Amino acid sequence: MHITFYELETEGWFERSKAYVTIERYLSKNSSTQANRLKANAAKNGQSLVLTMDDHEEITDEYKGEKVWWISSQKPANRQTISLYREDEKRYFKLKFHKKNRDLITNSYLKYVLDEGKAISVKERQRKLYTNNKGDGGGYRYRGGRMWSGVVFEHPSTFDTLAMDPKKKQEIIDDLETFSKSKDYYAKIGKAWKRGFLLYGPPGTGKSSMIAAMANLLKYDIYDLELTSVKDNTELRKLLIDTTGKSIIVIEDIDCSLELTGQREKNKKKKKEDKDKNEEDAVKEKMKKGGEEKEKQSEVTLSGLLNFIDGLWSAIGGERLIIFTTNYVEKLDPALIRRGRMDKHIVLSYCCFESFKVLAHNYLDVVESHVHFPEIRRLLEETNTTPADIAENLMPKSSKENADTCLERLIKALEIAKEEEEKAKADEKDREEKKQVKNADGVNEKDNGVKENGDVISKG
Ligand SMILES: Nc1ncnc2c1ncn2[C@@H]1O[C@H](COP(=O)(O)OP(=O)(O)OP(=O)(O)O)[C@@H](O)[C@H]1O
Ligand SMILES: [Mg+2]
Repeated sequence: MHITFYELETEGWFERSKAYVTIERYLSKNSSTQANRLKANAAKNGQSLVLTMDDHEEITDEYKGEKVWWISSQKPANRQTISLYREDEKRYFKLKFHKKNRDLITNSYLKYVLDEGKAISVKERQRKLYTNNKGDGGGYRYRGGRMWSGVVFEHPSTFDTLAMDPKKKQEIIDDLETFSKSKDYYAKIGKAWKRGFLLYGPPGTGKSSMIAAMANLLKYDIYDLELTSVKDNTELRKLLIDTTGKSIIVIEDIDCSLELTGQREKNKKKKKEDKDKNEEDAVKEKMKKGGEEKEKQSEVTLSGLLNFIDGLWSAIGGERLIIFTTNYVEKLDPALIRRGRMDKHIVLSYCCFESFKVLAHNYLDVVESHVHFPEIRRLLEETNTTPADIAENLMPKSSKENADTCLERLIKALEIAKEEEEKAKADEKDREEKKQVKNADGVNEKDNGVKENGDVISKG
């Protein structure tokens, strides 16, 4: 039996048929080993090549123990008709198989070929990093009809380069891989195929790096959503609809990028005033960075954002991760981060010895048991240092520096950090004590005031 797949759609405009292109991708893996004459097509904007068999070549494939033949061929051009497309390109693939396999081929092999072909093209596509930043005029620049503008995503961070507790790392990798294979499972339990992650921890502990690592692991695109430049809830929904599947939607520093309107806003402000001064400064700094369009207040509300994450619209497209990052998890509204919205909470914290070992291996090729390791281990336990600080110290700054000098520099830096932390703690304690003494004095004075006989008890 034969089945023919033509390159050009026979109806409407002459476009390349999707089935043909997908089959071409699928056959590329067999073609490159079996065919003698190959054809090269550019992929990934010319950065790589897809090799397929040339016309009049034949290759074989096997499915569940049954053999099939694929032939690529060309139909002689019909000189009588006037075609807008080049006439001599009536190419097709012909699939040949035994009659007894009719059911197997039409019911399951063809579906398998299309699925595999699609998977290959997804894996080989050039991944993009998108953002919703507007043009100077304040309106969206519709690039090819889209609200997002994108560049090629080329961040080198992977889970191998990420320093964190190996057990936790493996757990996250397993979680992601299970998710990406669970299309049927999500359908079965009646849940949209998406998963929310909340990454939190102090600045410089690897939140952004982890997002890049996730995208690299799953081969997803990234949509980096800048909430402050979204006008209102409607626009937020439009942006959501305009994303594709196999993607990660990221909202960084969620605590600073969203000014919630209404009552919640007031509460938030009030709470903020009570917070530690340092913390507030850090937030302000970030707000300045993130929300330069402050005057044109974004009217996105909490409920708009909740709808964005798990409303009815969020199910379209499928296979999506939604990731929030924050430095202050306690500032977020509990509704925003409840399980089901943010399914997995990952805390990234100061550098422990296990994380340090990963960094030492990556930056200096130093493996287990270097003479300096015990001391570094002790210092890491006694200080709060971020992986970003450690990484900076480990990086050789000139060709003269080697692993030893870098590790020595790190030890020095850690010792200084330790001293500073101790000093800060001592100062804090001092202040606390002074405060207590002052309070105690206040109480005594009061007591004195109500003494009936007017005796004055000496203070101190
Ligand atoms: N866990 C880590 N593993 C490896 N490198 C790290 C890690 N954490 C930080 N770094 C290094 O420090 C730099 C800053 O890290 P990153 O941007 O991921 O921090 P962040 O947690 O996103 O900080 P912020 O909260 O300020 O956005 C990275 O470029 C990376 O080189
Ligand atoms: Mg970051």
